[in-house]
Amino acid sequence: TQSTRPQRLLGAVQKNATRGQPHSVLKAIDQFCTHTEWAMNVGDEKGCILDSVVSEVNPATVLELGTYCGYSTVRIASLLPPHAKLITLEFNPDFAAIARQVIAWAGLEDKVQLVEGASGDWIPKMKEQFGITTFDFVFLDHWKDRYLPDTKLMEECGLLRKGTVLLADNVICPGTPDYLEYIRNSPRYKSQYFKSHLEYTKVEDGLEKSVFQG
Ligand SMILES: O=C(NC/C=C/[C@H]1OC[C@H](O)[C@@H]1O)c1cc([N+](=O)[O-])cc(O)c1O
Ligand SMILES: [Mg+2]
Repeated sequence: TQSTRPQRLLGAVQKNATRGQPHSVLKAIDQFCTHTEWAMNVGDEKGCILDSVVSEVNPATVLELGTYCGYSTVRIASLLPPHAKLITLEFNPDFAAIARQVIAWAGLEDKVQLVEGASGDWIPKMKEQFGITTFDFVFLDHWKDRYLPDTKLMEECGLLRKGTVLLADNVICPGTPDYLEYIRNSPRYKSQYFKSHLEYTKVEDGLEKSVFQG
């Protein structure tokens, strides 16, 4: 039977990366996606911007929307201080199954809680289910038409505090026009655009960093 792209990506990690070494997992995925098969990971160019924002925030609580194969999960978790927690939501069970194995190969399972299901269902349950008061950092990388409704939902559920940083992938390609319009015109956020390229291509894309003003 045919393998799936996430299965082939996991195979490349198990073949080329060293257990317990997150950077080698990232390198294996980026090499696979550059030379063998494109996949929708944030990638190394936008990944460096992600690294700098995560390092600046030094978050104790992180929410990632859209795990896919766990590339950005590993990238973020590898930068977190001890005892920091990353919750990552993934709708697709097949992607989630692969991501669990990628995160485990990197040795980061103790910092990461992967939750399967729809973000719209889980965001209202974050406090009661995971003992979260507010998130310090949120990485948005899931369905592009869910960025705006889920941001409004996080506001309504009191999951954002003064200074919470939202970082959104793909605001140019595939694009999240309604989210950009809202976040750039809302007095409740201070936003900044980081120009880059769509992972593994020369196509323009970028990350939008937005700080909640409370
Ligand atoms: O759809 C993208 N990501 C969201 C995927 C969302 C969902 O796809 C199925 C699964 O449920 C997952 O949660 C995407 C697409 C491209 N792209 O170039 O098409 C590039 C990216 O960086 C992306 O994050
Ligand atoms: Mg993306």
